[in-house]
Amino acid sequence: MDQLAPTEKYSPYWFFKAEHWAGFGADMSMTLTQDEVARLSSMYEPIDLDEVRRIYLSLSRLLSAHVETSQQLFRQRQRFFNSEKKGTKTPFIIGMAGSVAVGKSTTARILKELLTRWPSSPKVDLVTTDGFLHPNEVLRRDNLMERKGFPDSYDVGALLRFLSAIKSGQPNVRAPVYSHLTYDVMPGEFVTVDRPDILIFEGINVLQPRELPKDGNFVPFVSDFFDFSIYIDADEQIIHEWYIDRFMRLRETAFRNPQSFFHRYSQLSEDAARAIAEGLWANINLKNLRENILPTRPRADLILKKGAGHLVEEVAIRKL
Ligand SMILES: Nc1ncnc2c1ncn2[C@@H]1O[C@H](COP(=O)(O)OP(=O)(O)OP(=O)(O)O)[C@@H](O)[C@H]1O
Ligand SMILES: CC(C)(CO)[C@@H](O)C(=O)NCCC(=O)O
Repeated sequence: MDQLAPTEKYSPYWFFKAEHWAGFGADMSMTLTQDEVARLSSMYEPIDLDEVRRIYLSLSRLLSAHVETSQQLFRQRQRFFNSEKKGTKTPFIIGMAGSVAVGKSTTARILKELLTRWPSSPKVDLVTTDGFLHPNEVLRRDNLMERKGFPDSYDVGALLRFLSAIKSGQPNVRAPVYSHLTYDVMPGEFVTVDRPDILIFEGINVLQPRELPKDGNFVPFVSDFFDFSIYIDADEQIIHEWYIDRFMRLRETAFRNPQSFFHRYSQLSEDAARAIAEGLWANINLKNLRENILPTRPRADLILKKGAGHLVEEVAIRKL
Protein backbone atom coordinates (compact mmCIF):
# COMPACT_ATOMS: atom_id res chain seq x y z
CA MET A 1 0.00 0.00 0.00
CA ASP A 2 1.58 3.29 -0.98
CA GLN A 3 -1.14 5.55 0.39
CA LEU A 4 -1.71 4.54 3.95
CA ALA A 5 -4.59 6.45 5.43
CA PRO A 6 -3.32 7.88 8.74
CA THR A 7 -5.78 5.74 10.67
CA GLU A 8 -4.90 2.64 8.67
CA LYS A 9 -1.27 2.60 9.74
CA TYR A 10 -2.25 1.71 13.27
CA SER A 11 -5.33 -0.29 12.42
CA PRO A 12 -5.31 -4.09 12.17
CA TYR A 13 -7.03 -3.65 8.78
CA TRP A 14 -6.08 -2.48 5.33
CA PHE A 15 -8.85 -0.48 3.70
CA PHE A 16 -9.53 -0.52 -0.03
CA LYS A 17 -12.01 1.56 -1.95
CA ALA A 18 -14.05 -0.67 -4.27
CA GLU A 19 -12.32 0.61 -7.45
CA HIS A 20 -8.94 -0.21 -5.94
CA TRP A 21 -10.12 -3.66 -4.85
CA ALA A 22 -11.51 -4.33 -8.33
CA GLY A 23 -7.96 -3.93 -9.72
CA PHE A 24 -6.83 -7.02 -7.82
CA GLY A 25 -9.01 -9.19 -10.00
CA ALA A 26 -7.97 -7.52 -13.23
CA ASP A 27 -5.51 -10.21 -14.33
CA MET A 28 -7.60 -13.09 -13.13
CA SER A 29 -7.54 -15.65 -15.90
CA MET A 30 -10.75 -17.33 -14.83
CA THR A 31 -13.77 -15.68 -16.37
CA LEU A 32 -17.39 -16.47 -15.75
CA THR A 33 -18.85 -18.83 -18.31
CA GLN A 34 -22.27 -18.20 -19.81
CA ASP A 35 -23.66 -21.04 -17.72
CA GLU A 36 -22.33 -19.61 -14.51
CA VAL A 37 -23.63 -16.18 -15.36
CA ALA A 38 -27.04 -17.70 -16.00
CA ARG A 39 -26.92 -19.61 -12.71
CA LEU A 40 -26.00 -16.53 -10.73
CA SER A 41 -28.67 -14.43 -12.41
CA SER A 42 -31.39 -16.95 -11.78
CA MET A 43 -30.73 -17.03 -8.06
CA TYR A 44 -33.69 -15.45 -6.27
CA GLU A 45 -32.62 -11.83 -6.73
CA PRO A 46 -31.31 -9.79 -9.63
CA ILE A 47 -27.60 -9.59 -8.96
CA ASP A 48 -25.49 -7.08 -10.76
CA LEU A 49 -22.96 -9.20 -12.64
CA ASP A 50 -20.51 -6.34 -12.99
CA GLU A 51 -20.51 -6.23 -9.23
CA VAL A 52 -19.75 -9.96 -9.13
CA ARG A 53 -16.77 -9.40 -11.41
CA ARG A 54 -15.70 -6.20 -9.62
CA ILE A 55 -15.78 -7.46 -6.03
CA TYR A 56 -16.76 -11.07 -5.48
CA LEU A 57 -14.67 -12.91 -8.05
CA SER A 58 -11.37 -11.64 -6.60
CA LEU A 59 -12.69 -12.13 -3.09
CA SER A 60 -13.41 -15.76 -3.94
CA ARG A 61 -9.85 -16.11 -5.28
CA LEU A 62 -8.38 -14.71 -2.09
CA LEU A 63 -10.55 -17.02 0.00
CA SER A 64 -9.48 -19.97 -2.12
CA ALA A 65 -5.83 -19.04 -1.36
CA HIS A 66 -6.68 -19.33 2.34
CA VAL A 67 -8.33 -22.71 1.69
CA GLU A 68 -5.32 -23.99 -0.28
CA THR A 69 -2.98 -22.88 2.49
CA SER A 70 -5.00 -24.67 5.13
CA GLN A 71 -4.99 -27.82 2.97
CA GLN A 72 -1.20 -27.59 2.66
CA LEU A 73 -0.88 -27.11 6.40
CA PHE A 74 -3.02 -30.20 6.90
CA ARG A 75 -0.63 -32.25 4.75
CA GLN A 76 2.43 -30.85 6.51
CA ARG A 77 0.96 -31.66 9.90
CA GLN A 78 0.27 -35.21 8.76
CA ARG A 79 3.95 -35.54 7.84
CA PHE A 80 4.92 -33.98 11.16
CA PHE A 81 2.92 -36.60 13.01
CA ASN A 82 4.49 -39.36 10.85
CA SER A 83 1.04 -40.08 9.42
CA GLU A 84 -0.02 -41.37 12.85
CA LYS A 85 -2.92 -38.99 12.73
CA LYS A 86 -4.83 -39.97 9.63
CA GLY A 87 -8.31 -38.82 8.82
CA THR A 88 -9.52 -36.33 6.32
CA LYS A 89 -9.13 -32.61 6.20
CA THR A 90 -12.12 -31.03 7.95
CA PRO A 91 -14.15 -28.37 6.12
CA PHE A 92 -12.81 -24.83 5.96
CA ILE A 93 -15.48 -22.78 7.71
CA ILE A 94 -16.29 -19.23 6.66
CA GLY A 95 -18.49 -17.35 9.13
CA MET A 96 -20.61 -14.54 7.72
CA ALA A 97 -22.21 -11.96 10.02
CA GLY A 98 -24.18 -8.71 9.66
CA SER A 99 -27.56 -7.15 10.32
CA VAL A 100 -30.91 -8.59 9.37
CA ALA A 101 -31.56 -7.64 5.70
CA VAL A 102 -28.00 -6.51 4.97
CA GLY A 103 -27.65 -9.22 2.33
CA LYS A 104 -25.87 -12.07 4.10
CA SER A 105 -27.79 -14.88 2.36
CA THR A 106 -27.39 -13.24 -1.05
CA THR A 107 -23.65 -12.68 -0.56
CA ALA A 108 -23.23 -16.22 0.77
CA ARG A 109 -24.97 -17.66 -2.31
CA ILE A 110 -22.77 -15.62 -4.66
CA LEU A 111 -19.61 -16.73 -2.86
CA LYS A 112 -20.76 -20.35 -2.83
CA GLU A 113 -21.19 -20.30 -6.61
CA LEU A 114 -17.81 -18.66 -7.14
CA LEU A 115 -15.89 -20.76 -4.64
CA THR A 116 -17.01 -24.05 -6.20
CA ARG A 117 -15.16 -22.96 -9.37
CA TRP A 118 -11.73 -23.03 -7.71
CA PRO A 119 -9.95 -26.41 -7.76
CA SER A 120 -9.37 -26.50 -3.99
CA SER A 121 -13.08 -26.34 -3.14
CA PRO A 122 -15.41 -28.12 -5.57
CA LYS A 123 -17.90 -28.79 -2.77
CA VAL A 124 -19.25 -25.77 -0.87
CA ASP A 125 -22.19 -25.97 1.52
CA LEU A 126 -24.18 -23.17 3.03
CA VAL A 127 -25.99 -23.20 6.36
CA THR A 128 -27.75 -20.37 8.12
CA THR A 129 -28.12 -19.99 11.89
CA ASP A 130 -31.87 -19.33 11.44
CA GLY A 131 -32.48 -23.07 11.88
CA PHE A 132 -30.94 -22.88 15.35
CA LEU A 133 -33.55 -20.41 16.60
CA HIS A 134 -35.75 -21.88 19.31
CA PRO A 135 -39.12 -22.88 17.84
CA ASN A 136 -41.89 -20.30 18.25
CA GLU A 137 -43.52 -22.52 20.86
CA VAL A 138 -40.47 -22.10 23.10
CA LEU A 139 -40.05 -18.40 22.25
CA ARG A 140 -43.71 -17.76 23.18
CA ARG A 141 -43.38 -19.72 26.39
CA ASP A 142 -40.29 -17.72 27.39
CA ASN A 143 -41.74 -14.42 26.20
CA LEU A 144 -39.06 -14.07 23.50
CA MET A 145 -41.21 -13.60 20.37
CA GLU A 146 -40.25 -9.92 20.34
CA ARG A 147 -36.60 -10.90 20.69
CA LYS A 148 -36.30 -13.20 17.68
CA GLY A 149 -32.66 -12.94 16.54
CA PHE A 150 -31.35 -11.78 19.94
CA PRO A 151 -28.72 -14.06 21.52
CA ASP A 152 -31.22 -15.67 23.92
CA SER A 153 -33.52 -16.71 21.05
CA TYR A 154 -31.01 -19.28 19.71
CA ASP A 155 -30.21 -22.79 20.88
CA VAL A 156 -26.49 -22.03 21.11
CA GLY A 157 -25.72 -25.49 22.48
CA ALA A 158 -27.14 -27.14 19.34
CA LEU A 159 -25.28 -24.65 17.18
CA LEU A 160 -21.95 -25.41 18.87
CA ARG A 161 -22.57 -29.17 18.69
CA PHE A 162 -23.22 -28.80 14.96
CA LEU A 163 -19.98 -26.88 14.33
CA SER A 164 -17.98 -29.15 16.58
CA ALA A 165 -19.22 -32.21 14.61
CA ILE A 166 -18.26 -30.51 11.33
CA LYS A 167 -14.81 -29.59 12.60
CA SER A 168 -14.21 -33.07 13.94
CA GLY A 169 -14.64 -34.40 10.41
CA GLN A 170 -17.95 -36.20 10.91
CA PRO A 171 -19.91 -37.19 7.79
CA ASN A 172 -23.59 -36.37 7.34
CA VAL A 173 -24.01 -33.73 10.03
CA ARG A 174 -27.57 -32.42 10.22
CA ALA A 175 -28.64 -28.81 10.76
CA PRO A 176 -32.24 -27.79 11.50
CA VAL A 177 -34.08 -25.64 8.97
CA TYR A 178 -36.05 -22.42 9.46
CA SER A 179 -38.93 -21.34 7.25
CA HIS A 180 -39.42 -17.63 6.59
CA LEU A 181 -42.86 -18.59 5.29
CA THR A 182 -44.14 -20.09 8.54
CA TYR A 183 -41.78 -17.87 10.61
CA ASP A 184 -40.74 -20.96 12.55
CA VAL A 185 -38.26 -23.82 12.67
CA MET A 186 -39.55 -26.70 10.53
CA PRO A 187 -40.12 -29.75 12.72
CA GLY A 188 -38.26 -32.81 11.45
CA GLU A 189 -36.60 -30.92 8.56
CA PHE A 190 -32.82 -30.89 8.27
CA VAL A 191 -30.07 -30.11 5.82
CA THR A 192 -27.22 -32.59 5.78
CA VAL A 193 -23.65 -31.41 5.54
CA ASP A 194 -21.36 -34.16 4.32
CA ARG A 195 -17.70 -33.17 4.51
CA PRO A 196 -17.68 -30.26 2.05
CA ASP A 197 -14.41 -28.49 1.23
CA ILE A 198 -15.94 -25.27 2.55
CA LEU A 199 -18.89 -24.56 4.80
CA ILE A 200 -20.28 -21.02 4.74
CA PHE A 201 -22.04 -20.48 8.05
CA GLU A 202 -24.17 -17.37 7.87
CA GLY A 203 -26.18 -15.52 10.51
CA ILE A 204 -26.55 -12.36 12.54
CA ASN A 205 -25.05 -14.00 15.62
CA VAL A 206 -22.00 -15.86 14.33
CA LEU A 207 -19.38 -13.49 15.76
CA GLN A 208 -21.01 -13.07 19.14
CA PRO A 209 -19.04 -13.99 22.23
CA ARG A 210 -20.78 -15.48 25.21
CA GLU A 211 -20.48 -15.40 28.92
CA LEU A 212 -17.81 -17.72 30.26
CA PRO A 213 -19.09 -20.25 32.79
CA LYS A 214 -18.03 -19.76 36.37
CA ASP A 215 -17.46 -23.51 36.88
CA GLY A 216 -14.41 -23.51 34.60
CA ASN A 217 -16.02 -25.77 32.00
CA PHE A 218 -14.90 -25.25 28.42
CA VAL A 219 -17.43 -23.23 26.46
CA PRO A 220 -16.29 -22.30 22.96
CA PHE A 221 -17.50 -19.30 21.01
CA VAL A 222 -19.13 -20.01 17.65
CA SER A 223 -16.27 -18.18 15.95
CA ASP A 224 -13.69 -20.55 17.50
CA PHE A 225 -14.66 -22.91 14.68
CA PHE A 226 -14.10 -20.40 11.89
CA ASP A 227 -11.12 -20.35 9.56
CA PHE A 228 -12.19 -17.01 8.13
CA SER A 229 -14.93 -14.51 8.96
CA ILE A 230 -16.73 -11.84 6.98
CA TYR A 231 -18.95 -9.02 8.24
CA ILE A 232 -21.38 -7.48 5.76
CA ASP A 233 -21.78 -3.84 6.66
CA ALA A 234 -23.86 -0.87 5.56
CA ASP A 235 -25.13 2.29 7.23
CA GLU A 236 -28.12 1.79 9.46
CA GLN A 237 -30.43 3.98 7.36
CA ILE A 238 -29.64 2.01 4.22
CA ILE A 239 -30.25 -1.38 5.87
CA HIS A 240 -33.49 0.07 7.20
CA GLU A 241 -34.58 0.85 3.61
CA TRP A 242 -33.62 -2.65 2.44
CA TYR A 243 -35.61 -4.20 5.27
CA ILE A 244 -38.74 -2.17 4.50
CA ASP A 245 -38.37 -2.73 0.72
CA ARG A 246 -38.03 -6.47 1.21
CA PHE A 247 -41.04 -6.55 3.53
CA MET A 248 -43.18 -4.59 1.05
CA ARG A 249 -42.09 -6.88 -1.80
CA LEU A 250 -42.86 -9.98 0.26
CA ARG A 251 -46.29 -8.50 0.98
CA GLU A 252 -46.95 -8.66 -2.77
CA THR A 253 -45.56 -12.18 -3.09
CA ALA A 254 -44.81 -14.66 -0.28
CA PHE A 255 -47.26 -13.12 2.24
CA ARG A 256 -50.12 -13.83 -0.20
CA ASN A 257 -49.66 -17.51 0.51
CA PRO A 258 -52.30 -18.43 3.14
CA GLN A 259 -49.64 -20.52 4.91
CA SER A 260 -47.50 -17.44 5.46
CA PHE A 261 -47.18 -16.31 9.07
CA PHE A 262 -47.50 -12.76 7.73
CA HIS A 263 -50.48 -13.56 5.48
CA ARG A 264 -52.65 -11.06 7.36
CA TYR A 265 -50.28 -8.26 6.34
CA SER A 266 -50.97 -8.91 2.65
CA GLN A 267 -54.60 -7.90 3.34
CA LEU A 268 -53.66 -4.59 4.99
CA SER A 269 -53.39 -1.28 3.18
CA GLU A 270 -49.92 -0.32 2.03
CA ASP A 271 -49.59 2.28 4.79
CA ALA A 272 -50.70 -0.09 7.51
CA ALA A 273 -48.30 -2.80 6.26
CA ARG A 274 -45.47 -0.27 6.15
CA ALA A 275 -46.20 0.71 9.73
CA ILE A 276 -45.91 -2.94 10.78
CA ALA A 277 -42.56 -3.26 8.98
CA GLU A 278 -41.29 -0.05 10.62
CA GLY A 279 -42.27 -1.44 14.01
CA LEU A 280 -40.49 -4.76 13.43
CA TRP A 281 -37.41 -2.89 12.28
CA ALA A 282 -37.29 -0.36 15.13
CA ASN A 283 -38.31 -2.62 18.00
CA ILE A 284 -36.48 -5.80 17.09
CA ASN A 285 -33.96 -5.70 14.26
CA LEU A 286 -32.44 -2.23 14.73
CA LYS A 287 -32.20 -2.76 18.46
CA ASN A 288 -30.47 -6.08 17.85
CA LEU A 289 -28.11 -4.48 15.32
CA ARG A 290 -27.02 -1.83 17.79
CA GLU A 291 -26.83 -4.02 20.87
CA ASN A 292 -25.57 -7.35 19.58
CA ILE A 293 -24.49 -7.33 15.93
CA LEU A 294 -22.53 -4.15 15.14
CA PRO A 295 -20.32 -4.60 18.23
CA THR A 296 -19.04 -7.85 16.64
CA ARG A 297 -17.80 -6.13 13.46
CA PRO A 298 -14.20 -5.63 14.67
CA ARG A 299 -13.93 -9.38 15.20
CA ALA A 300 -14.21 -10.11 11.46
CA ASP A 301 -11.26 -10.91 9.20
CA LEU A 302 -12.89 -9.03 6.34
CA ILE A 303 -15.55 -6.31 6.25
CA LEU A 304 -17.55 -5.57 3.10
CA LYS A 305 -19.08 -2.11 3.35
CA LYS A 306 -22.04 -1.67 0.99
CA GLY A 307 -23.79 1.49 -0.08
CA ALA A 308 -27.01 2.26 -1.93
CA GLY A 309 -28.02 -0.37 -4.48
CA HIS A 310 -26.04 -3.00 -2.56
CA LEU A 311 -22.85 -1.90 -4.29
CA VAL A 312 -19.70 -2.51 -2.26
CA GLU A 313 -17.93 0.77 -1.49
CA GLU A 314 -15.06 -0.36 0.67
CA VAL A 315 -13.32 -3.56 1.68
CA ALA A 316 -11.37 -3.85 4.93
CA ILE A 317 -9.16 -6.85 5.45
CA ARG A 318 -7.05 -7.84 8.40
CA LYS A 319 -3.32 -7.48 7.89
CA LEU A 320 -1.66 -10.87 8.33
N1 LIG B 1 -25.85 -8.03 -3.83
C1 LIG B 1 -27.17 -7.74 -3.86
N2 LIG B 1 -27.73 -7.17 -4.96
C2 LIG B 1 -29.04 -6.84 -4.97
N3 LIG B 1 -29.89 -7.04 -3.96
C3 LIG B 1 -29.41 -7.61 -2.84
C4 LIG B 1 -28.03 -7.99 -2.72
N4 LIG B 1 -27.84 -8.50 -1.48
C5 LIG B 1 -29.05 -8.45 -0.86
N5 LIG B 1 -29.98 -7.92 -1.67
C6 LIG B 1 -31.40 -7.67 -1.29
O1 LIG B 1 -31.42 -7.17 0.06
C7 LIG B 1 -32.42 -7.82 0.83
C8 LIG B 1 -31.80 -8.49 2.02
O2 LIG B 1 -30.94 -9.50 1.55
P1 LIG B 1 -30.86 -10.95 2.23
O3 LIG B 1 -32.19 -11.56 2.36
O4 LIG B 1 -29.78 -11.69 1.50
O5 LIG B 1 -30.35 -10.48 3.66
P2 LIG B 1 -29.95 -11.28 4.95
O6 LIG B 1 -28.85 -10.50 5.55
O7 LIG B 1 -29.68 -12.70 4.65
O8 LIG B 1 -31.26 -11.12 5.80
P3 LIG B 1 -31.86 -12.00 7.00
O9 LIG B 1 -30.87 -11.93 8.13
O10 LIG B 1 -33.13 -11.29 7.31
O11 LIG B 1 -32.05 -13.39 6.49
C9 LIG B 1 -33.11 -8.81 -0.08
O12 LIG B 1 -34.31 -8.23 -0.50
C10 LIG B 1 -32.15 -8.97 -1.25
O13 LIG B 1 -32.86 -9.07 -2.45
C1 LIG C 1 -34.84 -14.90 11.48
C2 LIG C 1 -34.14 -13.59 11.74
C3 LIG C 1 -33.89 -13.41 13.24
C4 LIG C 1 -32.73 -13.60 11.11
O1 LIG C 1 -32.73 -13.93 9.80
C5 LIG C 1 -34.93 -12.38 11.19
O2 LIG C 1 -35.20 -12.55 9.85
C6 LIG C 1 -36.23 -12.13 11.97
O3 LIG C 1 -37.17 -12.84 11.82
N1 LIG C 1 -36.25 -11.11 12.83
C7 LIG C 1 -37.37 -10.84 13.72
C8 LIG C 1 -38.14 -9.62 13.35
C9 LIG C 1 -38.68 -9.67 11.93
O4 LIG C 1 -39.69 -10.33 11.68
O5 LIG C 1 -38.06 -9.06 11.07
